[in-house]
Amino acid sequence: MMKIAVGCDHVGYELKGRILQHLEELGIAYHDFGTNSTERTDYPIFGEKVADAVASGAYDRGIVICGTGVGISIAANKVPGIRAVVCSEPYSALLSRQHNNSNILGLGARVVGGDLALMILDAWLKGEYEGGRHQHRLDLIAEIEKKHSGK
Ligand SMILES: O=C(CO)[C@H](O)[C@H](O)[C@H](O)COP(=O)(O)O
Repeated sequence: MMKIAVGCDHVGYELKGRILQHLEELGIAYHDFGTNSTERTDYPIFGEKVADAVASGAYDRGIVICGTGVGISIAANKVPGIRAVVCSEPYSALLSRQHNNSNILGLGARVVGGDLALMILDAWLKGEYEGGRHQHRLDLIAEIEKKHSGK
């Protein structure tokens, strides 16, 4: 049973509500790591919370939302083992799973509307990592991460 960690900043708060409702309708377990209002806050805080939850193995995947999805995904990607992607259409979301084994989906609440966000999420949830030729590339990424860790 998949478990998803979800987090957002103040700009992503309303879209997070749509996402959580959709996960409930799909019967997918999740934990909301905040923020829990539209009061201005800082996206790195929530990007790291979700990334830590996924990197620890406590959660299978994560969803992070800010205004563009960019900053909160950058923050999440600073946690070793995280492959966070920002997607504004379903095709990249699907391929990010199939080829990149993405484990966190970033969404931009100022970029995509609620219905499109759910289409992107559905494509991402459906996508399964293909392994094969892609694994060598992911191993190279892991080597880069290791080489630069602690800097
Ligand atoms: O894109 C962002 C960071 O990558 C997000 O839009 C943040 O939500 C944004 O920076 C917040 O901006 P605000 O003017 O402080 O609301």
